Amino acid sequence: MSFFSKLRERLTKSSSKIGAGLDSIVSEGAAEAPATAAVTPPAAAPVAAAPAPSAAQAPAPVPSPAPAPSPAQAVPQPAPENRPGLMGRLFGRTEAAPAEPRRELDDAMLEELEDMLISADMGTDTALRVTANIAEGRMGRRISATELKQALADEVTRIMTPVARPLPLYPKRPQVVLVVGVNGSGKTTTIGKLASQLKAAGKKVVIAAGDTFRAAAVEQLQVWGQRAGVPVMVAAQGSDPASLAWDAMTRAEAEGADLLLIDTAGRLQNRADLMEELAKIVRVIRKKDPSAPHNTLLVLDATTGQNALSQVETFRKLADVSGLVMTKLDGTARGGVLVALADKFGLPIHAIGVGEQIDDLDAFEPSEFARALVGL
Ligand SMILES: Nc1nc2c(ncn2[C@@H]2O[C@H](COP(=O)(O)OP(=O)(O)OP(=O)(O)O)[C@@H](O)[C@H]2O)c(=O)[nH]1
Repeated sequence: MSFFSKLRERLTKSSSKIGAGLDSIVSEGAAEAPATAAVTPPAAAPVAAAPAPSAAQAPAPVPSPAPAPSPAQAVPQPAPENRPGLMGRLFGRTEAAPAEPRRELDDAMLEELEDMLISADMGTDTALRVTANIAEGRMGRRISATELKQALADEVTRIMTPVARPLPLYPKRPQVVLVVGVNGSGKTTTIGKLASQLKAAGKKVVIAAGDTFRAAAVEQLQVWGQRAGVPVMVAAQGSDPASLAWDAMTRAEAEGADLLLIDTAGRLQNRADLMEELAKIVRVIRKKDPSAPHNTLLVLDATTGQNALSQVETFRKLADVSGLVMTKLDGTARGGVLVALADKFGLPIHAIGVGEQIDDLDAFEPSEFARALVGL
């Protein structure tokens, strides 16, 4: 299965939330329209007078250009019989596609859109900006849910495109990649997936199990190392992670490894200790290579929603975060947080995790993500 059909399939919870939200904003508003029309003089009802949308005005593909529905028609009616009339049959026309409900884009609709985007974890600032951009040039026009989804997908793509950047690979050997993030965010799994991909690309990789306090974390990393076919350096439980990092650097250099991936602890409960631990790892590896670490990857769990934003803020204070990996995008309705992250921090999104298997880590592709997110 191609990645994007996988992504689409796995982002169903996000897309069904946002897609269904957009559908209901348009159809409920369209359903309310007749009551307004009944008390409003025709001249003051631009909705009723609106001409059929031209192809240029209606970029979304509507299978057969139906005449603009009147407000009353805008409510999706069960077709009495979904087959063409006599003339249609005579001239070989097939089924008439039911017209999509349309709703005039006004302040009330924008407010509903904004609320829906906030509830989909896009964050208030991003939701406001996105909504304002969608309004531009569309106010007063009657738009369908498909057009609204397309407009939102365009906005999301525009925000995400600058941050969609794969992990940069440098000629420097070993390229040191420090992996940070709270416990459970998916660091170990991501390191395993990344190691496997890098190895498949012909790179020689060494992993260092820097969370020396948790035996289970070390064991898990060893399992991932075996799966990926990559050596994992471990140290005695409770020993200094910085000295493990030193040993790992020594081995990576001696073996001519292309990359050294260093796992770290994620205990945010004691921030000062964690900060000192990370700082010490960096100090030690810089004695061997002043330009290291070459990347500091922050692994974030998409299911934490808005919490991911505060994790970025915290880890940027603890370490010089150079890029993000967002895990668990499968099976969450909180994919919108990625848009907020991109909009707020502009940090590169190197990869996304869409499952627990070794090949479930993929490059981030903005327009496909946007379409999957809005349910197109
Ligand atoms: N569905 C899904 N699960 C994931 C993904 N990435 C990681 N996980 C799961 O999330 C859980 C935590 O992942 P770990 O890799 O152990 O996270 P960690 O940050 O290393 O956590 P500690 O080992 O506690 O430090 C595991 O059960 C993983 O299988 C993903 O992209 N999708």
